[in-house]
Order: sequence, then C-alpha cells, then structure tokens
Amino acid sequence: MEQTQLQAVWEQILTKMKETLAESAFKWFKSVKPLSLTDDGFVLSVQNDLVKDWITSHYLTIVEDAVSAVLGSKHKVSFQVVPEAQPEVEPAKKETAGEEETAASHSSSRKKEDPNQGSLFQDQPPAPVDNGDMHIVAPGDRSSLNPKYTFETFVTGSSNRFAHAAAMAVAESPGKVYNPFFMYGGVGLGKTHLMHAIGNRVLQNHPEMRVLYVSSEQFTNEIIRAIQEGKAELFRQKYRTIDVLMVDDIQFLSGKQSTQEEFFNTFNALHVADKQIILSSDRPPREVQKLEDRLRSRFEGGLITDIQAPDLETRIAILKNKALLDHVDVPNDVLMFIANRIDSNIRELEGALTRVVAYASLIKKPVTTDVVAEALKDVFPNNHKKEVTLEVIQEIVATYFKIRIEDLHSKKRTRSIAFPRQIAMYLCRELTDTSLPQIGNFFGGRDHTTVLHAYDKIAKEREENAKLHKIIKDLIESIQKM
Ligand SMILES: Nc1ncnc2c1ncn2[C@@H]1O[C@H](COP(=O)(O)OP(=O)(O)OP(=O)(O)O)[C@@H](O)[C@H]1O
Repeated sequence: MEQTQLQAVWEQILTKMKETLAESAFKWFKSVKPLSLTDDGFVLSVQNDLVKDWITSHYLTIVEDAVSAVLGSKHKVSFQVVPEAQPEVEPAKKETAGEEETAASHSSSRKKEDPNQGSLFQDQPPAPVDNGDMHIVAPGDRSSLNPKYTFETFVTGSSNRFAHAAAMAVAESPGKVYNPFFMYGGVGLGKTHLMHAIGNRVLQNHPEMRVLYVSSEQFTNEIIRAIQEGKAELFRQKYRTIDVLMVDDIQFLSGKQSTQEEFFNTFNALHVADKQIILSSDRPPREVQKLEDRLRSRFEGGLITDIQAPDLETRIAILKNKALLDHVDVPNDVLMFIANRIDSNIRELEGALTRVVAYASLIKKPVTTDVVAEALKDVFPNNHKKEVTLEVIQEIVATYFKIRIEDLHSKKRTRSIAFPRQIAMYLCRELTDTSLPQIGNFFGGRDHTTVLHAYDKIAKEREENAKLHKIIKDLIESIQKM
C-alpha cells in the first residue's frame, strides 16, 4: 500500500480511537506513524521503547479494535522503535515581553521532561507530550492548525456555500467583518475544516498574527488546570494576546459555569480589541442548553451561518477530491455507490472511501462496486436488511418491469406479471427478515407455499441464467440505494 494511502488509513484509525480515548491518552499517539500494512499485521513506528511499552501495555486493544473497525478485519498490531532524527538547529523562539519569557521558560522546562524525548521516569509512567501547556501563542504559530484543512481542499455545494463564503471573508479581514463568526451544523459536516482553513489563510496573509484553535474540551481543561495550579493569570495572558481565537464545539460549554465565566471575560477582552472570534457548535446559540444568556447574546451579535448535509452531487465531488488528494484512482460508479449510501456525515463518507481503497489493496483487486459492497458490509451492517421494506421492493420491481404495483397484488397469471411477482417475492425473502406468510399476505393474500415456490424457482434460475442473475443484482443495488 502506498504511503499516502497508509497515512489516510492511519488517520481514520486515529479518528476512531479518539472516540474512546481521553485527550491525555490520545496524546501518546501524536508521534506514532504507520510503517506497513499487510494481511499479517499493521506495524507502527514509535519514537522510543518507553512509548512502545506504555502504548502496548495500556492501549493495544483499543488500537486493534480501531484497526478492525476501519479495515473490517482483525490485524495484529505491533510497534517498531524508529528514533526521530534530531533537528540540527534548535528552532529559535524570539520572545521579548516579560510575561512571555515566563511562559516560554515554563514551556521549555516541561519539554525537558518529555518522555518522547527520551528522559526516564523511575517508578512512574511517563507523561505524554502536553500540548495544553500554558505558553503564549507565538506569532505565526500554526501548531494548533491542521495544514490539510484549507479552503483549497474544501468542496463547496449548496449545503455549505454561505458558510464557506463567510469564512473566506473572515479569513481575508480578521476582526473586521463578522465578529464573532458562528458556524453550526451536524456532526462531520466541515465546521472544523472551515475553522482551520480560516486560520491557515490568516497566517498565510499575516504571518505576524497569533492564531489559536482549541476545542471546548481543551479550553475547559486548561481553565480547570490553571485554576488548580494557581495560574489563572497566565491563562488570561495567553488567551488575551490572540488575534484569531477559534473555539470548536462550544455546545460542550453547556452547564460549565466557571468555564463560561472565564470564556465570557476572554470573549469581551478580545472583542473590544477587534480580535477575531470564531465559534462552532452542533446547534444555533439559542438552542445550546445551559448557556448563560449574556454569552448567548454575545454569540448572536455576529454572523451565524449553518452547514447542512451535502447533496449527492457535493458528496461525489468530495469523494473525487479525496481520491485525488490521496493519489488513488477510483471509478465514478464506485464513488457514486459510496455517495449514495452515506448521506449525512462527510467524515463517514471519507472513511468509507479510505476503507474501500485499503480493502481493495489488501485483497489485491481493482476497486469495483462489488469490492465496495464487500468492504462496507461490516461498517454498515444494518444497511442491507433494516432499511429495505416490502413496499420499496415492490416499487422497484414494478418500475423495472414496467407494470403496476397493483399487478403484483392481483391474481393475474400472465408471464409478464407472474414472473416479476416471483422475483419480487424472492427479493422480499432475500433482503428482509419478513416471514413467508407475511410476504404472501403482502402480495394479495397468497399462501406461504406460493412464496416458497417462487423463491426456490428464482433462486435456481438465477444460478443458471446469467442474464437473470444480472437483473437481480441490479434490482438489489437499486433497492439498497433507496
Ligand atoms: N466540504 C468539504 N470538502 C472537503 N472535505 C470536507 C468537507 N466537509 C467536511 N470535510 C471533511 O470531513 C471530515 C469531517 O469534517 P469536520 O471535522 O470539519 O466536521 P465537523 O463539522 O467539525 O464535525 P464535528 O461536529 O464532529 O466536530 C474532515 O476530514 C473534513 O476535511
């Protein structure tokens, strides 16, 4: 498997693990990289023995579960120590203000204790790299941003056009046009992507700016820790020197009183100074529960945009774009097949493509719709039987054979009607859990033996007649797309 594909698979696995792991545990995987993926196993690189032992003893099952969830089959996961090359020159950190020096020295002293850099702890488990450190964000620092989330990689369609245009305007004139800028929408629809795209664009245009992206969880944890460690002032200094502050998923501030209080103060300090604030949530401000009114009204004081689930055309465009970025060649009918099946979450849409490509590569077959159906079978196990209804089957079969649904219920025995009726009965048994008598009932009150006869007849003919086999396959595909 190519390195880019392998990396894409690993990112899906990390996303899966994130659902289970606390943020502090997840940090252990920051420097882990995929080395190889074969039928025998998945090999990952780690920086040193310490990290290897810690991950193996604490998180191996979680990694293996995530691997099988993404790839659809069990793989043995192992780790290989690959020490990272040390940079030749220490990156110089130029800080002048007194407060910043304090923060910088605090941050560098923590770095020395970083187990990933090879220091040893005696009886204690090594602490993971701590990004939540209270250092002042340096101008041009991109470390909180994902470089892949840019406007260039964001596909627009009717569902997100407005949010995208507003985000571009904010990125071009931070603090000047829409402040705060509030985006809301369902899970995996691109809110985080757009936030990072704004951050990346701002830093491209203004490398001197201080840009910070944090999740609400990070923000809350930082506040709690700052209070516990008596560093609330440092926390304030950090946040109030930012030019563009982005806080993701603010619905999680719900009910957290002291976090809301601190956030309110941060918000005001930044807003008054015309610094840009960007927020996201899964719902509009007025629907976020247990949110102080004064915060709610601040959020409503800027521009609020929503992102909807993408239409089919946009979903196909997103998949095409991803295939292009991952350097994989995927036929259009396969993209269509996936886009038809997953219609509400772009993360899942992309995950399905990654899984399909990985699966095809592992079984060494070209990516065809058959391979896709097989690859996605376990990821969406309920998609087959659960959603298929007898009505849908009758509708599709009647449309295909150009007869009326009533004909399927009628007593007519001419072949042009009896044959499609038998096929429809066959499909009802094959694709649903409905009992034979119930199916019989649904076809104009027929006996269950009639259904059984139809099923056996079509099953046999399907085996012998390639043309009929193809018709039934096409019918099943259409039914499952409904
Ligand atoms: N319009 C788009 N074009 C290209 N990729 C997209 C688009 N929308 C979303 N994605 C991709 O889908 C994935 C999920 O998007 P993102 O994390 O931004 O969603 P979200 O709305 O922030 O979700 P959550 O509510 O879970 O935080 C990301 O990999 C992102 O790059």
